[in-house]
Amino acid sequence: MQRILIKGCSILTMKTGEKPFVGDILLAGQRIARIAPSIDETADQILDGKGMLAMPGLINAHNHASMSLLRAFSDDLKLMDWLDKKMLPAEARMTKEDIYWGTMLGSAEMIASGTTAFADMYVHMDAVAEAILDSGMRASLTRGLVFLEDDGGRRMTEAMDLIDNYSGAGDGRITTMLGPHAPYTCPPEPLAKVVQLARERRIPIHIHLAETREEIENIKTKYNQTPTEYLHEIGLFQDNHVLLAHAVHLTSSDIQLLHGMKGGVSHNPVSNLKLACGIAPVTEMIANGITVGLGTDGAGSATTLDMFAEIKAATWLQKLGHGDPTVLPAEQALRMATIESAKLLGIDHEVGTLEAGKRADLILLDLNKPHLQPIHDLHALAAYSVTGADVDTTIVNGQILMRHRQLLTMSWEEVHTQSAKRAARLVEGL
Ligand SMILES: N[C@@H](CCSC[C@H]1O[C@@H](n2cnc3c(=O)[nH]cnc32)[C@H](O)[C@@H]1O)C(=O)O
Ligand SMILES: [Zn+2]
Repeated sequence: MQRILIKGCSILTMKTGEKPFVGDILLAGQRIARIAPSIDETADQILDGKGMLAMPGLINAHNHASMSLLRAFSDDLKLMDWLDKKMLPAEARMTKEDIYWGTMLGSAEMIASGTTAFADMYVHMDAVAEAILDSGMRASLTRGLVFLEDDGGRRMTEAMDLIDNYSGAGDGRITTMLGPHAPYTCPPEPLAKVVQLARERRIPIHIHLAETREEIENIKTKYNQTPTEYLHEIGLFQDNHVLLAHAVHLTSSDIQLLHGMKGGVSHNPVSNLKLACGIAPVTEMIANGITVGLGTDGAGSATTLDMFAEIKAATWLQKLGHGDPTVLPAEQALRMATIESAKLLGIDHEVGTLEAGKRADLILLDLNKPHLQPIHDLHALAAYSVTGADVDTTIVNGQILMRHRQLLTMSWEEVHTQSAKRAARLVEGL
């Protein structure tokens, strides 16, 4: 079993109430073996942690990784125009190979900015899964289901094939969910069927909810309900583990409906800011016992998959929205990007904090930089000063995916060439 010893780093375990300290971390195989002020044991590889901050790898709870191919292609549009006029036509051209290289591009960015796991909803998910097996990342994968043009039969078959073929693959790095896309693309009958199937087979669900005012109006016109009421009436929150993306526009009675739900909400503040969706009621949801993690959404809208940008945006938006800088402090924002997101993916028993027995998913941040000195409060520094570019080393399941900013599981040159070529073809004439 490969043993890696990280010596003399500052450590944020993200365990509740645990103060930062300086120490050593021993990894054995896929897991964390020990964390202590000093560990004198032999190892196959010793990483010098001096001047570094170790923390759990960040977990991106809502992404469409292959949309990295559509980064900075179509911006400054309304969500529905962006989706209908730009994204869907470009996506219609995507082949399996495009999706593979798009996911590799997204993975390269995530690994390089400290993300070790993500939840993804897209198409050709077998290609996404193959990219994850190759990149070494951890992911919860979902075939997006829309039921507008047809009965969605082909999509359902693909969704179940993904679940049957890839759940647990890559030494448990891949998990799966069922992904009805959103209330406005899933009418009651097929949605109820998906919910029923998910309940019977105990499969978690990943769905977009209440992202824009247009969605609220649209669902009100169709069903005379809020999107949350619509999902509640179908029984989504009774027994299923549900990952809700966005949840920007919730009434206080919507929040009551979500109280006690299994799973929770991926808050995606950069995407919400950029598309002018609104400020999600994060503080209110947390006060009502709802788990809130953090995600980016696809790079097609967010334009970046840097979770450190989401941490900043999440806390700043709550402070601004409440006119109160004490709201959503640094440590809580970091928890949202780690252990709270892990809960949403249903993997908090394995990752999300640094502790012996958990999977070895962690990052080393290089603090030897002007914008990261001096060191007073490591939580504040990590939340407010660090950017993704400060990540020096990224480890998933005990495997080093990036060391001194060199990607080790892929050839960046190849990812660069493939993604540039394919992206150009996807957007030609659009
Ligand atoms: N369009 C696919 C199924 C959906 S996959 C996930 C979809 O989510 C879309 N998407 C990405 N970001 C957002 C968002 O913020 N809100 C709603 N949809 C999004 C994305 O363009 C992609 O089409 C099909 O016809 O089979
Ligand atoms: Zn999305």
